[in-house]
Amino acid sequence: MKKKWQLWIGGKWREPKEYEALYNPHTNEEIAQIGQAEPADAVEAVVEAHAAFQKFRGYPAHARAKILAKVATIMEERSEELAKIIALEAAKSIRNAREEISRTVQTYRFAAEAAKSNYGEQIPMDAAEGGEKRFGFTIKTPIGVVTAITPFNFPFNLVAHKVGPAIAAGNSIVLKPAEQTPLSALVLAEIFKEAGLLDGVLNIIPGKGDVLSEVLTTHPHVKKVTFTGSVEVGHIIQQQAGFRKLTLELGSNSPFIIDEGVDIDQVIERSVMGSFSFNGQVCISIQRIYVHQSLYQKFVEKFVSRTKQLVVGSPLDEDTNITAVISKKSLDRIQSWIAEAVQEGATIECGGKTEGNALLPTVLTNVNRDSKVFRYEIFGPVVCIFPFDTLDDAINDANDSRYGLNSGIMTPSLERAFYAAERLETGGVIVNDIPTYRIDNMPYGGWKDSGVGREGIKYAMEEMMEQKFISFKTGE
Ligand SMILES: NC(=O)c1ccc[n+]([C@@H]2O[C@H](COP(=O)([O-])OP(=O)(O)OC[C@H]3O[C@@H](n4cnc5c(N)ncnc54)[C@H](O)[C@@H]3O)[C@@H](O)[C@H]2O)c1
Ligand SMILES: O=C[C@H](O)CS(=O)(=O)O
Repeated sequence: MKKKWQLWIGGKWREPKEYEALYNPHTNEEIAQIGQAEPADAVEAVVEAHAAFQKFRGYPAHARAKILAKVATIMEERSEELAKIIALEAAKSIRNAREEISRTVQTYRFAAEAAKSNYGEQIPMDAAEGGEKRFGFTIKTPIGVVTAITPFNFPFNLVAHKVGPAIAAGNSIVLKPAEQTPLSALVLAEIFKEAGLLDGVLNIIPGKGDVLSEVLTTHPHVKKVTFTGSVEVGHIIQQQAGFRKLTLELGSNSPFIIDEGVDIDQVIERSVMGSFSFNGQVCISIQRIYVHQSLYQKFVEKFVSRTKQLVVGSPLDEDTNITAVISKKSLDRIQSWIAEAVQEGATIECGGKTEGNALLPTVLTNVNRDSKVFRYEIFGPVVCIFPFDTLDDAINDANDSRYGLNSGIMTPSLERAFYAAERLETGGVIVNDIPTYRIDNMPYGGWKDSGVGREGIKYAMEEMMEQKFISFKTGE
């Protein structure tokens, strides 16, 4: 029998009614038995979080910062073990998994710093007639119970982007991790306990999203819902959460523009990496590359040639680039979208075939703009390349999307870089690098269907606090 993981509620392990087996996506072997929370468990977790918040809200900022800094240190010390958890349950290549842990350590360190930088503002009251002899200022107070629902693809770092700012702000939190990656969340129970976190401030309840989301989005104690995942589920959560504060970090199909005059040899490696890192299962993975007509043929040739060198293999092998996609269901969907695109006119330049549970990195050209691989988020190792004539054409094409998370443009012209940066309809524009670029203290979030709100620790923290204006009358 594999190790059984219970639910972490109120600082204790609780026996669930049921367990489900967790499988390694690469080997199909069972890794562990995961306790499945039911709505009643979610209610208990919210109630415990609410009780803990009454005490935790009084903790000084330096104490919260110390806990978060300790978490970062423990994770750094255990980094190899934690990276292996991601490799096992998400089939992320071990090198990418190590990068994720290293970023997660930084994310908690940013949260520790942010805990000590919660500033309000002084309001110039006498700027208004009737404001004389008054002193006004704002304070920001923790909001209370935050619920977090997270995806499988960055199971440590995207959890850190919710748990870190929630604790930095003085809130308590109930975390429902993705079904595919519960271990990366459950291991946090012992890490936060060792770091000295008050029992009940962090509760971890693996289980099915559709079973738990009603409690997590509508319980009266829940003051803030933060979700990262697909647009489809984001819409459901938005409907349920009503007037509650809400952050939605959703999907995308990131465009990357390669302008005339760019030295192609300088961009191939980054373009391939941005398209196929973690099999394209990255929300800011490059899905559409627009290459200036003058460079198009050469670019496709070199891009395909480099893509064919990517190593498909076990996540635990040091040389592996491409691994199993997260599930058979996902693999089948990606393949069906490719087949449909081909029927609608696309050419497969390479890939399109499977190897075990992996899909060979796939490059498509001549893609019809109505095909799903263009219109929707593929979330797999597939990229479409298009030629363009004018920069306006490329920008218009890039904007022809329901999504708007990150975009990227490579150009030797400063003027054209600014021109594009102002016009691209995305939450982030990455100039002279791929849209897949993210560091953990930058404001991060989407336009259009890619979401609502921003993460990036201090930005997420703002959305996990209430602002209060206070006015003092200081004389007659
Ligand atoms: N913008 C970002 O920062 C960002 C980051 C990572 C991933 N993503 C997006 O996440 C998606 C991939 O992750 P995924 O497959 O885990 O996404 P998903 O939407 O399938 O699942 C995300 C979470 O939602 C839960 N869930 C599923 N159905 C639910 C329901 N009906 N109600 C409430 N919760 C429910 C799941 O259990 C999981 O915890 C992609 O679309 C990707 O772009 C976005
Ligand atoms: O999958 C989307 C993530 O936000 C990508 S990153 O790890 O934050 O770069």
